[in-house]
Amino acid sequence: MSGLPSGWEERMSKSTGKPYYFNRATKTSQWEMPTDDQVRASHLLVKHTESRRPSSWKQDTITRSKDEALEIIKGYRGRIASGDITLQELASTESDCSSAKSEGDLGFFGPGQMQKPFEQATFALKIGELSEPVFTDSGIHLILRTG
Ligand SMILES: Cn1nc(-c2ccccc2)cc1C(=O)N[C@H](Cc1nc2ccccc2[nH]1)C(=O)O
Repeated sequence: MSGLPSGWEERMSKSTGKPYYFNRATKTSQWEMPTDDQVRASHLLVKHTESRRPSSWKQDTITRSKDEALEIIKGYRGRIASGDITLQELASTESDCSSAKSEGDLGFFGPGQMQKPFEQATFALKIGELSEPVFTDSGIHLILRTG
């Protein structure tokens, strides 16, 4: 891909006079020219009492258990897989992530930007494919890879 992936900038090393690359999101730098290994995904998050932040735009204090959250996510997955409703429609009203306001769309992201289980699950999906339930410190997700 021509040019630098979004969020990166080329800098000049004063000591070696060689260019290096700085990622504004992770505040990390590297000598290698970054490749654009970005993916795009939408997701639906159901939080539970063990979530890192057991609160959301929907509910000030999340009181459901992890087991209850998994049953809810499995029900949502069945409805999406059967074509009854889209992930985006369901995320808009049901996701405990603030991305609900963008139908669950997280935009493009590359390695090192999202929690590892989420990143690994998304990179393993083909475009258009829906994940199985994915567990992160935030809760339980359904992921649809869109780009
Ligand atoms: C990663 N991210 N993007 C948005 C977002 C995107 C588009 C529009 C508005 C918010 C919100 C978040 C976020 O971390 N939200 C957290 C929940 C959460 N944890 C995640 C872990 C991995 C991927 C998405 C995730 N979302 C929250 O609201 O408590």
